[in-house]
Formats: sequence, structure tokens, C-alpha cells
Amino acid sequence: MAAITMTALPSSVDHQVVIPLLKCPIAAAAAAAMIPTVDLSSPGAARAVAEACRGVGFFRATNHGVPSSLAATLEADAMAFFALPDKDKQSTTTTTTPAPGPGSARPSLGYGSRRIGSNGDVGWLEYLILSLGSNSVLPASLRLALHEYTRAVRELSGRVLELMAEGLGIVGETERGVLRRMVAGSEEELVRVNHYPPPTTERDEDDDGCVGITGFGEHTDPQLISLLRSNRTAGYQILLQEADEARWVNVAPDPDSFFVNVGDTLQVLTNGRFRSVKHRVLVAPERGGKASRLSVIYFGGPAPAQRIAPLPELMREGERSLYRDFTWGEYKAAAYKTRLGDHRLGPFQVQLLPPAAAKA
Ligand SMILES: C=C1C[C@]23C[C@@]1(O)CC[C@H]2[C@@]12CC[C@H](O)[C@@](C)(C(=O)O1)[C@H]2[C@@H]3C(=O)O
Ligand SMILES: O=C(O)CCC(=O)C(=O)O
Ligand SMILES: [Fe+2]
Repeated sequence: MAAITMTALPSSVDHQVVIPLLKCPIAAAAAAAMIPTVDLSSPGAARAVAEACRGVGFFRATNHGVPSSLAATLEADAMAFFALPDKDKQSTTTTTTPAPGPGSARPSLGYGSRRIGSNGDVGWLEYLILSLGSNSVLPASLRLALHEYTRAVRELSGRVLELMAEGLGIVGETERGVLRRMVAGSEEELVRVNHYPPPTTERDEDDDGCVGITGFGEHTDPQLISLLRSNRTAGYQILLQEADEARWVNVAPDPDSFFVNVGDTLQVLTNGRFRSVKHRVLVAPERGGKASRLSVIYFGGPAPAQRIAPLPELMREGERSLYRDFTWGEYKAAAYKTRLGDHRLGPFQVQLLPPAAAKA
């Protein structure tokens, strides 16, 4: 794989970062048909949500009820923030707690650039990571815009989690809140605002005239659920497993919709019925692309002491858990020691023996 050296992003690291070049995935027209869309206001929403989470682990949600004005205001304020000089971005978001070192069990809150996590991953982006459970130091208008937006998206996340439970067959008025209650009030909700500037260096092109660089490397999200909204700039891709091969598929940007991701934790809670899908962001996949991508992602996680094990109400008679029991606190601690692209659930999977071997 080729590599490209880029210098124009404000750099919080003292060396030049070499970001790998990536080949383009399959054509846009074919890709569009592979991404499920769910109209959240339709009577069949619960079934459609569950079907999408079982199949792809990802879907586009329309008629979601989050006013477009909240996203527009946040986008304008975030763009203004990212246009500030590097030193202002660093200083306005400096928190009182020190940045976590390698292998830490928490994200580096506040402003960051190029470095993703603390284990050596890099991407062509700058970002803000905020915890909804703690106060952040931000310019006043951005803070207000984020507050209003995340209040609405948190509500949407709760509704989607209820639809997921219902679609899994958990139907009672109280019972179907089982996933929603795990996230609400957990103090483990994060919001991340990612800004991907257009590349500043001449790009090499392959034979198809198509190449890009890593904006955000491939990974799955560790929490239960992620809800993403972006501007019109493309770049988001999911890894779809087809009969015998996995292929990267472009997700066409749609500022009027939310994109919902199943997280690793939800995969375990459903004993593998729902799947956390790998995704990544490629910068400038289109020829001559000059636009910045701005995305805002809400991550809903459970409380640190929450036991993560398949929901008893889902398990069929004789069904065994595919994972050993753990708490979110334990999973998070392990996740923050990994590289972005690692298979984080691997160490928690149990080897199920076929019945004959188990008896022997
Ligand atoms: C390399 C890393 C960055 C990450 C923590 C990790 O060690 C592995 C998971 C990464 C991820 C992906 C989804 C979210 O963007 C994120 C905030 C999260 O909860 O897990 C990031 C972490 C991060 O950027 O700190
Ligand atoms: O910025 C994006 O569009 C996606 C980033 C992402 O997947 C993440 O922050 O976990
Ligand atoms: Fe992600």
C-alpha cells in the first residue's frame, strides 16, 4: 500500500504523520442498494430496525424527529471552531484532568488532531470528544449548540433502542425499555465531532483514477449504539460480508438522516443476533474533492458496573452465550489498550464445542 505525507492539519504531534493510501471500494450505485433505510415513523419500524441490525449492523434512519435546525446550528458553530488557530482550539478545550497515557481506559477529552486514541493510530482529521456526563470547556455558542443537539439525539437513541428491543421480540411496555435503560443516566455517553479537511497534497491515482487516504481507520464502535449525522461530504464506508468476501461499501452522505451503528456491546447483549459492523472514513474518494467532511457521532454506553451478557429474555432453551461475562468497565479498559482496527470482542469470545465433543 502506498503512503502520503501531509502537513496542513494543525498538528498536536511533533513528527510528520504518514497516512496510508487506500483503494476505492465498489461503485456508488451498487452500494446504495446495500444500505438499509428505516422510516422510524412507520408502523413496521421495529421489525425493519431489527432486520437491518441482524443483517448489516447498520442503517439509515429517516423521519427521526431531530429538528434540522439543531444540526445546522451545530455544524456552523463546529466549522467556526475548527477554523480557529491551532493554539485557540487547544486552549479553549483544555480540561483540568491530564490527557490519558498509552493504554488508558478513557478517551482523551477535548480537542485532538491526527492522533486517534493513545496507541499509535492516526487519521486525516481533527476532532472534539466530549463526555455528556461532565462539563466541557468550549466557546459558549458551540457549547449551547452541542447541548441542544445532544439532548435531541439522546432521545432519538432511546427510541431506537426501544425499537431494537421490540424488533427482537421484547414487547411489554416496561420490558422493551431494557436497552434504553442501560444507556440512560449511565454517564457513559460520548459525543465526537470529526472534521476532515480536504487533502492538501497531490494525490496519486490508481488505474481506476481512484484513491483516498485514511480519515478514520477501520474499526467497530465499542458501545451499544452510535448515531452519526454528517454534512454532504462523502467518505464513510462499511465493510459488508458477502458470500465469500468482505467488501468496502460507500455510504452516500445524507444530512437529513441519521446513520445508526450497532456497537460491540449490543452484539454481546443479543448473543450475536445483532452485529457490530466495521466502518472507516476515506478522505477525498472523489476526483478533485475540495470539501471538508464534518460528522457528529453520539455513542451510548452502559454504566461501568453493568454486566454485559446476552439478555435472558432473548435466549432460547439450551442456547449458550458466545461470550464470557464481563462488565462495561472491564471492556472499556481492554478496548482502550487496543489499536483501532483490532477485533476487540475476540478475547471475550468463548470456544463453543459441538455437542458430541462437549460430552466426551
Ligand atoms: C484506538 C482507539 C481510539 C478509541 C479507543 C481505542 O483504543 C479503540 C476504540 C476507539 C473508539 C472508536 C469509536 C469512538 O470514536 C471512540 C471515542 C470510542 O469509544 O472507541 C474511539 C476511541 C478514541 O478515539 O478515544
Ligand atoms: O467521522 C465519521 O464519519 C465516522 C467516525 C467514526 O466512526 C467514529 O468516530 O467512531
Ligand atoms: Fe466509529
